[in-house]
Amino acid sequence: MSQLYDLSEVAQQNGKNGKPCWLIIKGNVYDVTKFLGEHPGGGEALLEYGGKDATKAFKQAGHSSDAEKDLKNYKIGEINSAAPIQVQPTSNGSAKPAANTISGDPEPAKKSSSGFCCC
Ligand code: HEM
Repeated sequence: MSQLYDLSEVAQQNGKNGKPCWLIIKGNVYDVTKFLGEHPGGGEALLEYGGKDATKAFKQAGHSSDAEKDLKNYKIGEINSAAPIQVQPTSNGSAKPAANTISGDPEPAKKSSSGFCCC
């Protein structure tokens, strides 16, 4: 039901250059753009966490249960925790030739044990 956002998407809404100011608190995404001028703790405190996870800061500020309830007024969605971490499989391909070169090394050692080659 809830709109899902990627971390990178939220990071762009940092309240700078006329952009909206979004925050993440406990996995939820909040648009506090209209709250900047009303926040009792000041707009700066919110802007500092624009586009970022403000869960710890929100807790540390010792907000009341009223403030907790207030959160829902600004909620616009949740963080998409299922967002894939991009892993490129290309490194697998380069691993094989490297292993082959190492396995060809032991042969020269056998030749030196013959004793006839150098006189
Ligand atoms: C959507 C997010 C937030 C909401 C709805 C919110 C709401 C409130 C409310 C209602 C108060 C008044 C006191 C209270 O009832 O606890 C308050 C105070 C305060 N808030 Fe927030 N807040 C939010 C985010 C933050 C963040 C991210 C910080 C980070 C530093 C912060 C820092 C503070 C501080 C320092 C005060 C105390 C101000 C004072 O007593 O002088 N708040 N906030």
